[in-house]
Amino acid sequence: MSVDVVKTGMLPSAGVVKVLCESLRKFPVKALVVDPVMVSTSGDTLSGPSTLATYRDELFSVADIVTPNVKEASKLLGDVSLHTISDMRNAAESIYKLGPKYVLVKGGDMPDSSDAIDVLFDGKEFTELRGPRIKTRNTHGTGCTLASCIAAELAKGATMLHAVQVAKKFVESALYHSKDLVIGNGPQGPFDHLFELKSPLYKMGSLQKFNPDNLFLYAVTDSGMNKKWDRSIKDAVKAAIEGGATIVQLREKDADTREFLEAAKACVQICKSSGVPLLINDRIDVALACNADGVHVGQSDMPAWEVRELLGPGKIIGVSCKTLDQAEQAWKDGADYIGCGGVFPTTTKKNNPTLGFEGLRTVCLASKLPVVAIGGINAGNAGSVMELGFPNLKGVAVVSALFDQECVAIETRNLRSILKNACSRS
Ligand SMILES: Cc1ncc(COP(=O)(O)OP(=O)(O)O)c(N)n1
Ligand SMILES: Cc1nc(C(=O)O)sc1CCOP(=O)(O)O
Ligand SMILES: [Mg+2]
Repeated sequence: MSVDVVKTGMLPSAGVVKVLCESLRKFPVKALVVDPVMVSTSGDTLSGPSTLATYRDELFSVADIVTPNVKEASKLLGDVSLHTISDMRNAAESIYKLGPKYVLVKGGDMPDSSDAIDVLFDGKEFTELRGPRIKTRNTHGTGCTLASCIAAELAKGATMLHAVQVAKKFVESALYHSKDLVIGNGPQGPFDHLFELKSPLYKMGSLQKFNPDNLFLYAVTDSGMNKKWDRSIKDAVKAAIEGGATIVQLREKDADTREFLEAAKACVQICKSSGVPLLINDRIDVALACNADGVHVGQSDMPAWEVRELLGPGKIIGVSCKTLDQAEQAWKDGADYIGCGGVFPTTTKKNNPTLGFEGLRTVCLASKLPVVAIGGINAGNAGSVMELGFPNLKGVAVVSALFDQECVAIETRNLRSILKNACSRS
C-alpha cells in the first residue's frame, strides 16, 4: 500500500523530527498534517527548545497544515500570550510565515466562551469554525483525533477546508456522545471515537448543526438561464463553487424529474467534495432521492414541519418569509434559515412582491433564524445590502447575477469580494 497522508503527533526530540523530514523527502506523500503536541494537558512541556526549533526550521515548511492549540501556538511563538480571537488570528498568521500551507489554531482551551472557535488561515483568508462548547471532562486526545480526522479526510480527497469542517464536527459529536462516560480517576477522561457505530441517530447527522455562515454567498441555479447560456446544471454548480459560493440551491423549475434527479446526484458529489451544502428548491422527493443536504420551500410549498418529518433532524430547511408571522412560523416549524425578499425588483421569480430594505429589516429584526436576502441582488447593490448590518442577516442569495452571465466563476468571485469588503466596512 502506498501512504497517502501522514499525520504527526508528539515528536520527542530534534533527532526524531530530522529523521521524519528525511523520510518524507525519500517517500513523498499527498499531504502532511503536523499536530505540534508539545504541551500536555496538565501543562508539562513535552518538547524542549531544540525540538521546537527543528519544528520551526524543518518540519513546518513541508507541512500542509499545522494544528496547534492555543498553548502550543504560544510556545511556538516564544510564549506570547493569546487571549482573544484576534490573538489567534495573529498567531495563525505568524505560524503561517514558518512555512505550512494552512494553520489551524484551535481555541478549545481558550478562556470560557460560549462557543469553541478555531481559526483556519490559508495565507490569504481567515475562516472561523464555530461549534458549541461541550461541557465534559472526557476530552483526552481531542487534538490528536481532530488532526487524524483531517488526515483521513484529505486522504479521501477532501479540500482542506472541508477536511477541517468534517473533523471539527466529528470531534464535537464524539465529545457530545461521550460526555456522560465515567472512566478512570484522572483530570481528563477518554471519549468514544466509535460512537457512530452505536447510534444510527448520528448517521442522520442529528448533531450536524446548520452553520449560518454558509448563507454568505448563496448561489441559486435557474434552468432557463442554463439553457440560454448552453450550460449544464453540473457546470453551473462547479463554476459557482470555484468562484466561492458558500451554499448552492438547484432551482430547476423546467427540468423533468428524471433529468433533474440525475443532475442533482452529480451535484451532490461535487458539493460534498468541496464542503458546500447543496439544497433542492421545492422538490422534497428529489432531495431525498439524491441525499441532498436540504431543501428550500416557499409559503405555497410543503410546510416546513412536514418537510422536517420527512428529512429528519440532520438536514437543512430554508423557508421564504416576507412577514413577521411567516418568520415566526418558520422557526416554530423547525426551519434552519429564512430567505427574505425580493429586496429589489426581479423578473426571475414571477409576480414577486418587492419588500425593499424596510421589509428586509422587519423580518431580520424579528427572526429567530439566520436570514439570507434575495431578489434583484447583484454586484452593483450587494454591498449596500450587507452594509445594512441588520441582525441575523448572514448573506445574499442570487440567481441572475451569477447564472445569467457569460462566466459564472468570475461573477461569483467578484460578488464574493464585494461582500467581504462590505462586511469589513459594516
Ligand atoms: C434562498 C431562497 N430564498 C427564497 C426562495 C424562493 O423560494 P419560493 O418562495 O419557494 O419560490 P420558488 O423559488 O419556489 O419560486 C428561494 N428559492 N431561495
Ligand atoms: C427565487 C427567488 N425568490 C425570491 C423571493 O423574494 O423569495 S426572489 C427570487 C429570484 C431571485 O433572482 P435574481 O437574483 O435573479 O433576482
Ligand atoms: Mg418554492
